[in-house]
Amino acid sequence: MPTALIAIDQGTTSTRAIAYDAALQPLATAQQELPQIYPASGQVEHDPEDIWRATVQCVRDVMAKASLAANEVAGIGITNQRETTVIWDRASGQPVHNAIVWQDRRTAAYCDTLRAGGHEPEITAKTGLLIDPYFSASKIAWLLEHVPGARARAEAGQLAFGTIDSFLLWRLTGGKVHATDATNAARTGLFDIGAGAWDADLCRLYDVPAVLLPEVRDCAGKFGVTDLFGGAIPILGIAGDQQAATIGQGCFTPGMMKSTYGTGCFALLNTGTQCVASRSRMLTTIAYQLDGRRTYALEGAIFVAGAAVQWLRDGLKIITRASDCDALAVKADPAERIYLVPAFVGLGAPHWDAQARGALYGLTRKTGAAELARAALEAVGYQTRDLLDAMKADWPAAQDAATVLRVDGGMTASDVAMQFLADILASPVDRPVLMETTALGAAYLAGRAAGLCPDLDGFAAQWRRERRFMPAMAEDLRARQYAGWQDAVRRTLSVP
Ligand SMILES: Nc1ncnc2c1ncn2[C@@H]1O[C@H](COP(=O)(O)OP(=O)(O)O)[C@@H](O)[C@H]1O
Ligand SMILES: O=P(O)(O)OC[C@H](O)CO
Repeated sequence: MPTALIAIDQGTTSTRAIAYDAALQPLATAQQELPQIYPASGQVEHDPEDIWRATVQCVRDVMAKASLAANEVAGIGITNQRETTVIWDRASGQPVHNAIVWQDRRTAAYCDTLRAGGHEPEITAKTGLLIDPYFSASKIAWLLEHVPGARARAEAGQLAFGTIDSFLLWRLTGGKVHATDATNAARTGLFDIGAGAWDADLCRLYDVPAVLLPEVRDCAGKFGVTDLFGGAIPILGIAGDQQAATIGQGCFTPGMMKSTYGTGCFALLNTGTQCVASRSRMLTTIAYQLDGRRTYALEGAIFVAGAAVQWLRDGLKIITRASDCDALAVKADPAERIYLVPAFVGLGAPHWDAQARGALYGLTRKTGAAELARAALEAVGYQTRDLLDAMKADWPAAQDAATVLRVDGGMTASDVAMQFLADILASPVDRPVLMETTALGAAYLAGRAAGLCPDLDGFAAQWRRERRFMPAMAEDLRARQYAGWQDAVRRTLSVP
């Protein structure tokens, strides 16, 4: 009986495959960088063929490294950058255009028009999202409008839309399966997350023919079979990357929360079977759908987390490696109170201010590189506090829940950032042993469908902490520092 599992993690900047044994211990990893295409200011594309080639290569590499034959692999789980939009020809499998990446802002004016038309309340009520270029719907509308002949071909049923999971599934199954999972569907802006179905009114609003859309399934189950790796391997799991990380972190109980600190930061709070509507401009989303039952989450997205450290390294050149940031930050003068509001590409939740730009406050003649480094690390703590406060306002149950925050992502290597996070949240912060939580979540979904892995409780019990950061800041200092941050953000907003 096959016992290995393979997770494909197709992210914004790289594609990874990780092989696991049946106990979900990693066996081998393969990774390829993904070229970024910037056709114009505010536009970000990926070549779907780059994504496809890297995916196939990573799976081949990881099988070779772990000495796995196809008949030893019980299943593949796919997890992916969300919202990124591909449209392809059903007959040839060829994309009609590059993928439009989640960060792409080309549909901002179109979104403004929709908002001015008063459509946001209906969209939010059904999808849990806002009107923003971030989500797939306006990107699909743009492709149908701008690719010659695309609308007619779409209406004739010749084209297929998918987020990256769906495109990979189509290719892996040789064009046999056009499907996605509920977590990815929930990020398109066309999916009614309460009803668990594509919404005909929203499709009309964005002028998207229903025939373009994939079938939506549970996150774990038989999606299809690929025979590209030396034998038949079933594809048994799919989830968007932030939802897969929520699963990988074992956040299955309402009130549990994870936050991933990579380039940006995405925090998801499990709200159980309650689809909590946000009054503070957080997103409501599907955390996972298993056995036909949906579990919901509140989500906060911050666009710049580790990217602020990259700016210190590549822009200001005050550090040579991201890992130098801590050593510099601890030299900062505690009396110097510097705030960096890293609105380099606007501000995400809960402000959603696309026009805001970054700012530094509190500079004196004594401000130096160390204070800047500390401010960059502290900025993620302050922004996470903004998200948590908004979520608590949206869902009072969050206040009573065990408010330990589980963290992952490259930036959690910074002990200084994690300690400050615990201090400013006044909550413990837990860093797990297995940091590749996104891939782990996808592998678990596949392993669950294969009958190899335990149920959610059993899997959650396997989660292991590497380190807990306990809050150690005096309450009055915390209050003063956070008030200073809120003041800095107020001054940074494009419309204060
Ligand atoms: N020791 C560190 N201290 C602070 N930031 C770090 C450290 N190591 C990595 N980072 C930051 O983490 C980010 C990379 O994390 P990763 O999870 O790989 O991101 P992504 O998946 O978005 O590419 C980078 O922005 C980098 O600046
Ligand atoms: O690929 P990542 O890790 O940058 O995640 C991207 C998110 O899914 C976008 O919503």
